[in-house]
Amino acid sequence: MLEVKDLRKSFGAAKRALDGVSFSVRPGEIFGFVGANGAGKTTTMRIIMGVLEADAGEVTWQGTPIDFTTRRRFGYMPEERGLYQKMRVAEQIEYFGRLHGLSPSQARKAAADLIEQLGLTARANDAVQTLSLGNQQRVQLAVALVHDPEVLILDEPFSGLDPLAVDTLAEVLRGRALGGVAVIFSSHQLELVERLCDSVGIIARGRMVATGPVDELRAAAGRRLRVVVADAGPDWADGLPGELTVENGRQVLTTTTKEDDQKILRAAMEAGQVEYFGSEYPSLSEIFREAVA
Ligand SMILES: Nc1ncnc2c1ncn2[C@@H]1O[C@H](COP(=O)(O)OP(=O)(O)OP(=O)(O)O)[C@@H](O)[C@H]1O
Repeated sequence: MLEVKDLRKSFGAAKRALDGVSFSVRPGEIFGFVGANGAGKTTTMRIIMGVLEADAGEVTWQGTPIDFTTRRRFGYMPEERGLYQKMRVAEQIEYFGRLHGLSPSQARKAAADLIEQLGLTARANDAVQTLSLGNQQRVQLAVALVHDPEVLILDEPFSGLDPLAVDTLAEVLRGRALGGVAVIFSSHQLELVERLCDSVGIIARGRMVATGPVDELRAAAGRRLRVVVADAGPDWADGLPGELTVENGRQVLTTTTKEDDQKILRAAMEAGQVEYFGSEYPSLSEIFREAVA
């Protein structure tokens, strides 16, 4: 298990970036790390990878504090992507494989497999600088995966990818997790995180405000009533409990109240056409908004 225990980090006297960050990720688990800009995700991942030193706290893998040797068995996709722009794609992936201790033939084989899996076959002999940003990102991922790491730490691996590339990458991560890899990735794409992850951690201002399987977080937040009304005036819900938003031109009332549901239904029917009336658990996106508010 990868355990992150009570990490603290300040940049100078005034800037406290991490204020007690703890979570754990089991082998085979995909952990989505979410939080607003500046919440502390990159700082946490840099500390796990030894790029930054924590002021306090500890990171262990399989019960042992991680050091240089352990980290060689980790794969990392840093926020500041680091590829050699003039090197060809296949050459680059092989090169990183060699840096991680693979033999020339192992590196060649691993690079060829990843090039195929990540849909880079047509670009294998092109210099990285001639690739689109999305394709460079695929190469960056290949570099993180080439040595068959036990742990994957990926800083916003999905940002800037087209929907098909998102699916490819999600499949690759699922495959690695099925093979027993502990996967941590940060993302602002909450629907994707909800779909892909076994568990999530929500960080706000340097503190973890929620961690656990998405289903458990949703169940803990409780069911809420959701009413969607078309053609209603903006003040139809005045005096009713809950929060009113507009989605695709429809008025949407969301409330945790259980007592007033019939009253709300009557008001909605009088106000316009009721397109949906039901109780459901909140999405990760709603949980996130409430947790970081
Ligand atoms: N080298 C640094 N010097 C000073 N402050 C820093 C440094 N690195 C990070 N910070 C600050 O630490 C806080 C956490 O930043 P971090 O990059 O970890 O956030 P993040 O959650 O990854 O954000 P984003 O989603 O925008 O990538 C921010 O307030 C940031 O300004």
